[in-house]
Amino acid sequence: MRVQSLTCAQSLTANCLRTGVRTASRFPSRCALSTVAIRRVGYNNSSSGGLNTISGRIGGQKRWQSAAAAVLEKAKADPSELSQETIVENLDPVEAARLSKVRNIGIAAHIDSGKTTATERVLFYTGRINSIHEVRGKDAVGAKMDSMDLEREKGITIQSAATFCDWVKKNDQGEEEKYHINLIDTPGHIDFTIEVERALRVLDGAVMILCAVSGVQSQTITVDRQMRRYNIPRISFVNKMDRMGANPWKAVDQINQKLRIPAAAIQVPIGREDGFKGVVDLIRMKAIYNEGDKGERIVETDEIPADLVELSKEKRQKLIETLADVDDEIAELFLDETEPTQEQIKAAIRRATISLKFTPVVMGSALADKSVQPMLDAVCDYLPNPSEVENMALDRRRKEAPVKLVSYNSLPFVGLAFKLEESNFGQLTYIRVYQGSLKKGMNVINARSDKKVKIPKIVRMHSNEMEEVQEIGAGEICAVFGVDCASGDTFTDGALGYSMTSMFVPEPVISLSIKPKHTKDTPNFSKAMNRFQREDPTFRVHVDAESQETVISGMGELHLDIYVERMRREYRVDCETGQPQVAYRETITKRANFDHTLKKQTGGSGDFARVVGWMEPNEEPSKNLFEQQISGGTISEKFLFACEKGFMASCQKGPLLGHKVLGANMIINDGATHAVDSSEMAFKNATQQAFRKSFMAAAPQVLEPLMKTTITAPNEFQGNIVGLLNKRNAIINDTEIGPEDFTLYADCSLNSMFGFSSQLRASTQGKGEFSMEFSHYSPAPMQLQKELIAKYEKEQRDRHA
Ligand SMILES: Nc1nc2c(ncn2[C@@H]2O[C@H](COP(=O)(O)OP(=O)(O)OP(=O)(O)O)[C@@H](O)[C@H]2O)c(=O)[nH]1
Repeated sequence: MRVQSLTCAQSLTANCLRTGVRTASRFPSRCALSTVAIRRVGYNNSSSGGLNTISGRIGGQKRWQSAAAAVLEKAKADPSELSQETIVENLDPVEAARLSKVRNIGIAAHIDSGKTTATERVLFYTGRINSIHEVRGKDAVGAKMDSMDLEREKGITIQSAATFCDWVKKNDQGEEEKYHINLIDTPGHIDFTIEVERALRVLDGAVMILCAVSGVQSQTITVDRQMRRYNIPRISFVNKMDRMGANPWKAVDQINQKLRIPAAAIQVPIGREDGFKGVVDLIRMKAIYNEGDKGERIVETDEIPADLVELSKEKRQKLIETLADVDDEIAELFLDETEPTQEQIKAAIRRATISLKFTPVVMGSALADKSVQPMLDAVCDYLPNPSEVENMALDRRRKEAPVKLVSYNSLPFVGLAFKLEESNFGQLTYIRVYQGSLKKGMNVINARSDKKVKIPKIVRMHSNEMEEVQEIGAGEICAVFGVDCASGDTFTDGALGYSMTSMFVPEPVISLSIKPKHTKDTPNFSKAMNRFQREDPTFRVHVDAESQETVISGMGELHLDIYVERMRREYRVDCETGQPQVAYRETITKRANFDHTLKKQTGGSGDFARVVGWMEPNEEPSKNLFEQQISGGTISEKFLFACEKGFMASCQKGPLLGHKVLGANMIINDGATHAVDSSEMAFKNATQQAFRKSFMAAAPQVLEPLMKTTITAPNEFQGNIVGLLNKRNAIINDTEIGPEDFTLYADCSLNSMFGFSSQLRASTQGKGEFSMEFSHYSPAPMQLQKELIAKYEKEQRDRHA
């Protein structure tokens, strides 16, 4: 075949040739080196599959062992001295082969795209479950991964659930290869976004599911942003090909245009809607069908249906062209007018996917049990194994110098606790092992607290069930019992002072007051609050000092509703809740000096503290800072510490509305102490009073949360939606108009978005969708500020009347 349209690829390659730059794939040298390592000892891939450490057990490895021993000893003592390549080059070939067959993947998508339904098929086809149950299915059992009653009833995923399975696939030589897949099904709703964040933080790749009818939806755009944040390579699965109006090409175009990732289908559907039967594999040019009750048998044939031969050629060509734009090797073949081989195409897809330059698109229908297995093959073929992903830690013993972690069992252990969950047997901590291996009974050190803990029990999770194991190798995911820690803590075996950065935790934007209806339920209420807070960093609880009300904060109304409901179901506590409130913030906009003396003389010993200094806006609007610049010891260290405490307490409850303070600095540079009457309490109180006075003198402002809002709807409703947004004083940042739908990106204040979903539904005949994500705090309109302040002052007066 002669390649016709070369324009983009030609120009790219010509450019590369001119400048001498090659588009580097992510870890080309490492992959090449590990292959060399495997070949050197004549290791046969197909004998892999054991998941525990097996290094050094095979006799034929003597040569490797002696060559590697020195490197490994050095790596154990100080791996930061060695490059990743040096270690991988010397990797135990058995270990390298084990890793090459591990995939840690997440499934993420817009609400209701079929993540849970697809995961159910994956578990069935890999033999993890014996029968398939549907989300909201008639049998009332519910899907395996929606294990919570509430999830099964509402048909939505609330918590991400982890599982694992083994997938046996044929390689290009027709030999069977077993892959071990750790899989996390994540919720689609934005209110549970922390579940997606923490899953993506520890996964190596993802399957992004799209609906064949709706294509890229508002939440797909959020998920895309999250995947970019953690550099997650992905394959795209266009699901629901059995639905009326299914059109995979629209989804492919939208991935290219809306998400701006080069994407091309590697399959063509055989039939559509009711008549969807299977797919044509464009790389091998074979038709693939599912047979059996649940589509469990895959039948492959060289006979592509006659009406699809031309389309398949055209789409194959499109795939090659798209690859040529992102991959040098294919681009060079283009220049030589040589058709790439199957192996070359597959290798290019893999390179480009792992280096985040491309996403291959597969298609099927999870509900109709069609073409899920080829999606699993694509996971194995194109998503990276743990050793192909760069994971970094900070070496606390070397001024936080960044160090690479190497997925290798024999190195010192480093793992990250990414999720906590209360189970019937105590706290369950999910850990991703990045380096070394984790063994039952081992002592590990929490890098944050420096506390030593023993690992009493290690399990692999299968939704809400677990399987005990003795050891977990590098690059794997497990859960441990009896480890007291916080979500995001790093564990090491003590040999290294490494610490990993945690995931991005968005700020809660909505609060409501809550209390148990019956006082007898208070102990259970507190228990539930403690547990939910520990498990979910976006769920916060505090007691308002004045009203004594418990206030819960979270990512949205649904988020808080779910916790209220869980309290009722899991703890049998009925609660009364107040109206949802926006989490405002307070800040200052100019400098104000203070010289404040607290003096009380009521017979006996009195109170005395004088603080002098100023308040000013912090350059970083999200931070507060306390600084002392005392010279001459006018205030002792002990009392300065009390001043800092006073500052922190004041930041928790601003003078304008009683909301948190952001972006304020307080500097104390002078003061006075009385030999008898001064105390820590006096300095704390004096600081709080000075804070209040100078805050009010520093042109204070109320800030409100602005939300990155994405709205998609059919084109005919564009005018209606712009009208709705104008009424809400939204700032429209961009609009993309497609052939049928448009997508609008706007910044809207959260306050103006209450009730938006029903208005959107009404003005788009139910066809519009939106998703919101916290963006930043911005000054609230003057009128709103005045109203809020007046309301707060009235509440204060009433309370003290
Ligand atoms: N027609 C059709 N319906 C599907 C398909 N896959 C899933 N569904 C249906 O779509 C609905 C949502 O499916 P889920 O699997 O719960 O989707 P999800 O993405 O996990 O949902 P959330 O986690 O709540 O965001 C259910 O009613 C499924 O039966 C499919 O391939 N075809």
